[in-house]
Amino acid sequence: MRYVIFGAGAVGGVVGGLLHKAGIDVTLVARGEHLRAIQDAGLSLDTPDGLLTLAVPAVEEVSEVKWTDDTVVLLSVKGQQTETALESLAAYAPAETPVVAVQNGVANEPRILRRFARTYAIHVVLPATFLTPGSVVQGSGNTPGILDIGRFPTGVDETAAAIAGDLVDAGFLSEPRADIMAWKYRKLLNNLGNGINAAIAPGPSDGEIYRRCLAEAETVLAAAGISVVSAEEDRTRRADHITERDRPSNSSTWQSLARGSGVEIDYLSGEIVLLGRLHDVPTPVNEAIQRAVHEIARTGAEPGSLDGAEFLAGL
Ligand SMILES: NC(=O)C1=CN([C@@H]2O[C@H](COP(=O)(O)OP(=O)(O)OC[C@H]3O[C@@H](n4cnc5c(N)ncnc54)[C@H](OP(=O)(O)O)[C@@H]3O)[C@@H](O)[C@H]2O)C=CC1
Ligand SMILES: CC(C)(CO)C(=O)C(=O)O
Repeated sequence: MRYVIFGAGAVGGVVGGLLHKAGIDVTLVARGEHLRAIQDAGLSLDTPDGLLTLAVPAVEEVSEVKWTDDTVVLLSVKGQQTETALESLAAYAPAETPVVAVQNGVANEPRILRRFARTYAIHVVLPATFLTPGSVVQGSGNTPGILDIGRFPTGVDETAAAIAGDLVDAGFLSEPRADIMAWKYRKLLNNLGNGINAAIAPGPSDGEIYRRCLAEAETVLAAAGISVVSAEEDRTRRADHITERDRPSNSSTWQSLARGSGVEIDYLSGEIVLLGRLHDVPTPVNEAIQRAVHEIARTGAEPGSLDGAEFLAGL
């Protein structure tokens, strides 16, 4: 299997870097200063075992990729960047190419399926940081990530099993799972913390804000009749595989704000807001977080700088 990693940032950098290190054929699709840094000096991957410099091939355009029957796309751009990525993939990748959403949220897979019949979903449990061009940081001090995979909307097949096998060879945990979207909905609940981390200064109100976002989301998902794996099943799967390294990392949404590269919040907290509107369930706290993150992106204010108590008082 050959892999095109479309979006070589935090997640794509760690996944692509470790697949390449395992001797698997990888091409990164990147852009701007990040692409130039990788092409000039290799991808710098900060791991608990030391700093790796990996000469991973990197291109700017998918037209530069040599497409073969065994090429798989791992799509690891942010949710708001998916449409543009698919536009260029659909222009050059053969229609039967398997395309895997290695992304948070639950809105990427249906968009991929409109363009590519062989759509797969990965439940991404892989903390990573990308703030400096050319350089990505593995956030877990132990196993780099848990990347269970299934076919979208449900099922598993030989391709899912083969991708899981390659990911395991690269050091990840990965199992094929027929109900992968139920796991991704559980992750969506975890990711309601992303907007809080991106908007609110760390403090005593964080827990209360998250509890209120979560309660809204659980009501919404129940009203919509959506299957979600239990928190207990998720904890059991994670066990103690993913550990924090020396420093706690900020969420991927915080990182986007810090890099000034747009925000995914409409597909995280905003997914709950959308479902709430569709099923007539109020979601005021998720909506306020969504608006706060957009406001920071628009004004360029410091990420994570709002006062939590004031935010709660303003609801
Ligand atoms: N970071 C984390 O810890 C985790 C992230 N996730 C999820 O994984 C997904 C990816 O997140 P993450 O890795 O953090 O995102 P990043 O922003 O770090 O990486 C995405 C990369 O894709 C690039 N990109 C976007 N569009 C294009 C394009 N058209 N051509 C070339 N390059 C492009 C971006 O460039 P540019 O910067 O110029 O926009 C960026 O370098 C998201 O859904 C996120 O929620 C899941 C678990 C953990
Ligand atoms: C690693 C984690 C859970 C942190 O919120 C994440 O998924 C993200 O940053 O997007």
